[in-house]
Amino acid sequence: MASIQLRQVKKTFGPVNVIQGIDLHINDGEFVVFVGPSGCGKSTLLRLIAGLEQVSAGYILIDGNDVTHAPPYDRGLSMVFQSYALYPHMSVYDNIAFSLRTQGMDKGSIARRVDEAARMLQLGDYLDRKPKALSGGQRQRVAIGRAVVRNPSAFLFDEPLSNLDAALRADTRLEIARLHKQLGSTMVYVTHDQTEAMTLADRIVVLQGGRIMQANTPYDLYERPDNTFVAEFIGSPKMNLMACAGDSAQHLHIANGPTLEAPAFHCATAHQIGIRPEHLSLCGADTALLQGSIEQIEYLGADSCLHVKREDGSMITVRVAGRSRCAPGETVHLTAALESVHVFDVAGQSLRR
Ligand SMILES: Nc1ncnc2c1ncn2[C@@H]1O[C@H](COP(=O)(O)OP(=O)(O)OP(=O)(O)O)[C@@H](O)[C@H]1O
Repeated sequence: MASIQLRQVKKTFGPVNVIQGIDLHINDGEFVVFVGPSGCGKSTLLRLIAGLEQVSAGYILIDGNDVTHAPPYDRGLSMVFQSYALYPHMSVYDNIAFSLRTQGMDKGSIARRVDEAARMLQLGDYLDRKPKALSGGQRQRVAIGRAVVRNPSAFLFDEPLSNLDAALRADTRLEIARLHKQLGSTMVYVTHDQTEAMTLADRIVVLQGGRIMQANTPYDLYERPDNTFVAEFIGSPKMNLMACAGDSAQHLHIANGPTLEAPAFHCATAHQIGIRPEHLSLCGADTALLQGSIEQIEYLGADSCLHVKREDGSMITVRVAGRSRCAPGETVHLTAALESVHVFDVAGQSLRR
């Protein structure tokens, strides 16, 4: 197990600054997930930690030791790739044992480690098979097993579940969570998938343009986003943002809506309010924060999304439980508890006190 520290890490590819000065301390045993839009630098950052790319500036420390210029094999890390990267001509056993054999470990110790990993990952029945005779989920478990037997100080996962279908993804996600609990290892994980990020992470790092927009627990990112980027990126359907103005007497004036008293925010520089779709609910006209007419209803089974057009033409999304009794074209009035309202300034920064 190990801590991983990034200090002012930068990476350029030719003229392009892909990683723009990242400071991050990953604690021993922590599960950290990197998320962000395509091209934000998630994989590059993971590959810099692995030593598969060289930093252009800054330092990387593992357990306090400077490994900035150390080759991958000297960092004590194991990486699991989206593509599994198994040897097709070798059995599952030999794939898992491969790195131990190259280290010169004795046969008995190898057998013990492979058996233990196979038991942990429920691969015991498949040890004699070749990768092509396995499902995608089983192949990824072999790739994880190969990482586990090396007893690394930390695991690095690069979108390991992306090639799996939805059901296998959910199962393998649970296995990774179990593995983390069982091994207590430091894990750094890149994904596009919000559910993976929210369910696996002790801490999510949201990246945009090679910078950290916010690094915090799933709960805090969801409940207390620092900026509109994180507010819109975390949560699906995304948070509704609407124009507002504020004053120094703690009032928020919602465009085409009422004025609220909002002592929890620095209201004077308010520019937008944010309300998540699930925090809006239907109400009577006298208590409404917002109103509009329903353009479309999406029925999702457990809940429905109402897409509502406001008087100024802007769209907002409302999530209601089960099947909505509303109909397209209907005018609806909406309210939200003040505790669920977010307020941002013109630069998109949260104005929470
Ligand atoms: N070897 C390379 N040479 C030049 N540019 C690169 C190289 N590797 C990555 N890039 C660029 O760096 C940026 C970040 O890439 P990276 O793969 O880290 O993004 P990502 O956030 O993981 O994206 P995705 O979610 O699409 O996989 C992209 O614009 C990419 O084109």
